[in-house]
Amino acid sequence: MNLFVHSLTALDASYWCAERGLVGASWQVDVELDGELGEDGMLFDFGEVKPWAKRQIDATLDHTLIVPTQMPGLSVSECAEGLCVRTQLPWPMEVRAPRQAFTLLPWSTIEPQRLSRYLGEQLGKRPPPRVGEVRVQLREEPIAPGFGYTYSHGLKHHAGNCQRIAHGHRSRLGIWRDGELDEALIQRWCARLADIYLADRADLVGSEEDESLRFAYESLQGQFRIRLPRERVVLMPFTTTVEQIAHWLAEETALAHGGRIRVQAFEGIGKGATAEAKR
Ligand SMILES: Nc1nc2c(c(=O)[nH]1)N=C([C@H](O)[C@H](O)COP(=O)(O)OP(=O)(O)OP(=O)(O)O)CN2
Repeated sequence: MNLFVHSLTALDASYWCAERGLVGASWQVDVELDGELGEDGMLFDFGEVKPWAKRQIDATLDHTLIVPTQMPGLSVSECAEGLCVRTQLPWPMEVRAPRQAFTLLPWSTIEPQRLSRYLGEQLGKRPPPRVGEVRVQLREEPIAPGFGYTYSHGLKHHAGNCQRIAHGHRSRLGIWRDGELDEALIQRWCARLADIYLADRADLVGSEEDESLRFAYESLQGQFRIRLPRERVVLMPFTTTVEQIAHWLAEETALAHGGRIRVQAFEGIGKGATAEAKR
């Protein structure tokens, strides 16, 4: 017997890519279970599938930096913070953070199909009673090319896993100017925020004129540090919650283009914030 739950949860993470660098990602998680029916006529109560799977997804890939450890130019070593990941291609980055902030995979690239199989294997290690095999499908939300933005960030004040300094999201963006959807503005911002690191200026260590920018903070899970080229960073004058991102986008857009601007910024799939500004 086969049981499935589509869109069981969303998985938000960042991964390192030899072509794109630090990529913010969000996937819908579809889960399938194979096994035997119990006396109650069920394989596994739907009410229990979700918490069972979500608990394990949250404890593995979710909100981590997914690192392909076999990629040329990439190194992983121990450090005072926990682990230090250094990259070279396509640009140099260093992240130091507690171990739980990373998922290390002995691969040369991160591909959603392989990641889906990996997650299925992880869930299958502790299957519910009567369940033999677990399969997972990671699915991107359909977003027209040029109309989504893919950033990474960390929220030092967050009590949960969002405090991790390099996790990310792939999100829709909507911008209206004087009540009309403005596709050109959306595409311009999505291009600017593609594979970008959004940082709170308050976390900057050193000068923002440096070629490499360094950010550091301490949160409940430990010490976090990241260093990356200035051109891969957008500095914001506040913490990078989606409310502040929407507010910042609305203000910047109104300042540059005038009019009444409304921004709907998603953080991952199906949730976000709306902000307005007028000049
Ligand atoms: N009001 C806000 N709440 C949260 C924000 C935010 O910007 N505004 N941001 C975060 C984190 O950045 C986090 O990455 C969001 O992840 P999310 O998937 O929502 O977190 P959860 O794991 O708690 O939720 P799911 O049920 O797994 O979707 C957190 N909160």
